[in-house]
Amino acid sequence: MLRLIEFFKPFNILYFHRLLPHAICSSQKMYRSSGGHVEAPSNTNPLKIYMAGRCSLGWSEAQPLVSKQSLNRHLLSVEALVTPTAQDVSDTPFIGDDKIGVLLLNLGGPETLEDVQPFLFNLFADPDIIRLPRLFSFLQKPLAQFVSVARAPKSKEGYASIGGGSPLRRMTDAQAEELKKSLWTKNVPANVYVGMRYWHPFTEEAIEQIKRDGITKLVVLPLYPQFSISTSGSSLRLLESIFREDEYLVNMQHTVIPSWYQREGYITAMANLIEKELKDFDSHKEVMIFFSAHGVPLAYVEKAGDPYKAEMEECVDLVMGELEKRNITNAYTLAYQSRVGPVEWLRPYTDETIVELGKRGVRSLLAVPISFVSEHIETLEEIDVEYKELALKSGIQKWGRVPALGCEPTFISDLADAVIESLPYVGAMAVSNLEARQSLVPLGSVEELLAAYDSQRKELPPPVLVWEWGWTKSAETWNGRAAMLAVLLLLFLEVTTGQGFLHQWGILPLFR
Ligand SMILES: C=CC1=C(C)c2cc3[nH]c(cc4nc(cc5[nH]c(cc1n2)c(C)c5CCC(=O)O)C(CCC(=O)O)=C4C)c(C)c3C=C
Ligand SMILES: [Fe+2]
Repeated sequence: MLRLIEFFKPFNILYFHRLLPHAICSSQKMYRSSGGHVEAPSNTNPLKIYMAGRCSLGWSEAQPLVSKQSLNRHLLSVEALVTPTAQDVSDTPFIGDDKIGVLLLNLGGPETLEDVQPFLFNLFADPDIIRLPRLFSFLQKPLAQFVSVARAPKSKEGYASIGGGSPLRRMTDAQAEELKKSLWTKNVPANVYVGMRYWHPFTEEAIEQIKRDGITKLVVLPLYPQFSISTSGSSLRLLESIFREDEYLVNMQHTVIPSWYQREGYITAMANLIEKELKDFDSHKEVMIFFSAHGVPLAYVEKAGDPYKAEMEECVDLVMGELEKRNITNAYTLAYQSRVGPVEWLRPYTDETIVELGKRGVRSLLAVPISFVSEHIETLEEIDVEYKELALKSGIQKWGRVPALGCEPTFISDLADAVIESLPYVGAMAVSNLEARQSLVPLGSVEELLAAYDSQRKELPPPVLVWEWGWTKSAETWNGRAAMLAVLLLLFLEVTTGQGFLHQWGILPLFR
């Protein structure tokens, strides 16, 4: 059998050569790459070498989480891998002694209207969505129950209007199937699993299947192009807790691809879709390209250091750069949609921007959902119905929307390449002693990524419920709701008991 090092060598070298220029630009520091080995100052976290190239986070002078030796050990461990033989490829998903798995992480969505409230409960029970002060964490579940019941009617209306449920599961399953086919045609026989954060198939179910299948090397691939603490971060935190509790999983080697918005294949696929949709406009040079990303509360970025906004802006620049190469130089803008609750979210907001563009005389607009790779309620209802209606009311005459990538072949093939390129970084959490495990975490592991992105787990104002002192929007909202509930309760008591203020003042009963 051929040694896999021969197979991976070009990736290995290319990988670092591709990453380092970004990293050097963003850091102004000199790093040398030689044959896939990286030399960095001893106080630099090698993970950031990987991260900085991928995510433009800049360099970290923080405590090293992985030693330089450990990085080289991981690079060298590629030598232990072997390429699949024709026979391997034909019947079993083995590479040498290893069974490769890819775990796709996504949000999940309710499949029927009955699922909506429990789905919302799961979402709001997640401390990465509503992060309460530690002292009040015991309130997480009661609060999730309250908010999910309060929001369910509005959400149900949305899901009813798109056919009674989210298409997310169907689309993610189709992407998993296509990714598997693509990996097998690229001679990497791997099983692909889907793990959703808030609905079926839950991440826990996917992990059980991964164990049953005896997977020994796992690539974790969140299906969000850009990283956010509230999406990929939340799924990784869940994985971390599952891994820690399970001896099999602790020994299973894994790596995470934290974000992939900067990959050439993804950028090309997005640019292809935009170019195609622009052709539907009569005077396509006049069309405003309107990137609409899912928002996050501002505090995630400003207090917890969520790289989401920076990655989103870089992503838009890359897509526009690709379009420019094709002589498409339309005006463009980026705004954030889908805010929930009274706190401030990333600005500019999509709805306000649409109105503003209408006022500025923009007449043709092409909406590009940039944070999603599947159709779901945020594209099919919020963009296609609500924002379109708003745009037409605001003076926009011609509206178009780029479809989500779905199973677009260039995109799927690029995801397969991302998986293949990440295989040399698969490493183990395989030290049973917890202390040692913490100091020997592998490159790109779940633990390291969480430490790099959200190490302090700062308390954040919950996006949905906040109590603030003073004459604030949230105080008005919640005081108003409390007052309405109190009035309703008093009326109910009056009517059922025949006693109360209204009876005392002779207002009730109305007809004596
Ligand atoms: C990049 C994608 C997403 C980010 C960031 C994100 C943050 C985030 N979302 C909520 C609250 C809700 N999200 C809901 C649905 C939903 N969210 C995403 C993606 C991101 N969310 C998707 C793909 C979906 C749709 C799933 C589907 O059913 O198809 C919902 C439920 C729908 C609704 O009631 O509007 C809520 C609520 C918060 C609070 C948040 C950041 C903290
Ligand atoms: Fe969301």
